[in-house]
Amino acid sequence: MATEEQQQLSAFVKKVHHMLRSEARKVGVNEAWKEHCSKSDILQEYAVSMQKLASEFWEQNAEDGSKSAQSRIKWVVQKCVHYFYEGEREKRRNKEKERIKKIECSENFVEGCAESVKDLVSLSEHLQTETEQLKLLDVGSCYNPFKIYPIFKVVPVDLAPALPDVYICDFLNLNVVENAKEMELRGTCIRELPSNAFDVVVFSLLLEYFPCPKQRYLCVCKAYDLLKVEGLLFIVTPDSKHSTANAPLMKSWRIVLAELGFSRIYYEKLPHIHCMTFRKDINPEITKQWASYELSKQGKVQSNSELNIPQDFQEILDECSGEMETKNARTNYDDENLAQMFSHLPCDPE
Ligand SMILES: C[S@@+](CC[C@H](N)C(=O)[O-])C[C@H]1O[C@@H](n2cnc3c(N)ncnc32)[C@H](O)[C@@H]1O
Repeated sequence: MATEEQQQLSAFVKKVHHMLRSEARKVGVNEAWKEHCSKSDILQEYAVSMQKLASEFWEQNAEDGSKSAQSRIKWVVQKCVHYFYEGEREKRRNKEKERIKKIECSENFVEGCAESVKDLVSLSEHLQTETEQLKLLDVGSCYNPFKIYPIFKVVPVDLAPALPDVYICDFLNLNVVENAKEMELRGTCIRELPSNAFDVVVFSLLLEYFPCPKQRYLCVCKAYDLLKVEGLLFIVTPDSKHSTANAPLMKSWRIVLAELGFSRIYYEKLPHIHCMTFRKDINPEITKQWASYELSKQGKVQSNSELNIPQDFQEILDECSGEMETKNARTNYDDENLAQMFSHLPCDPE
């Protein structure tokens, strides 16, 4: 059972999401985003509410074995240990090498590709021997939940941090710098980061914050550039429905990410969330081929390069006018799904 305080906090978080979506429809996405980022009081209250919800209610309940939902943070940590320290990365690499060999033998193989693939394989084998901490970029970190795990060297960033050790950064406007030598972090803000610098990028409950599917797509493109070859992108997204209810949407995400060169290596539907892990493959052509095969089954050549969530297709009751807005409007999902997620995660569903 969610307490009254928990319900109040989650109601505030939902209201902020709702306001942003509503504004985006009225004045356009870019204008709404600019306006949203200037509301420092609201952003700060959101940060405090979110931190309290996550660290006082959700994590506490996840500790209790009798509750059904699991911690999304622990899920990410467990998968990182499995992949980087328990041999999964090597298994995936070998599998990929086999696939690359098959492609090399096939008629469609593009000449010149073989050398670059070999270079990348030896590069990643070299990286594997490094026993440093994993460099983890936590986007929308809020309260830096990964800092307690010594396997990570965390760079936590947020539009409006709840804690001073989280860097202020609007990820949508972050500049990814190619061929930068060192990652120099000074001050409290981050405006640019080097490409190919991170082992892990985490989007935990981040993407649904954005009112527009193109903004979500921009985020995964940036994650791709920031990750090292064989690095992992974790996406945790809320959904309190049955595991198959939004399966087509999750499949469409998988295809869009495959077109970029990501292969999905872990997936789990927990009671209120989808947990997904995407690997930046050594050779993006393999996942691109898979994506184009899947799209051809749907009679398409290319995806729309968007990451949709259920509320993109639903109607929403405008709180001010009481009127129903249509097309790309939001969201009963917020009232039903997100409401459940924020109220209960990871409490036992009643
Ligand atoms: C629902 S909270 C999730 C917090 C945390 N990741 C977790 O799993 O508990 C979403 C966070 O994303 C942050 N955020 C939203 N847009 C962002 C952006 N463009 N750049 C960085 N952070 C952003 C918000 O400020 C908020 O703290």
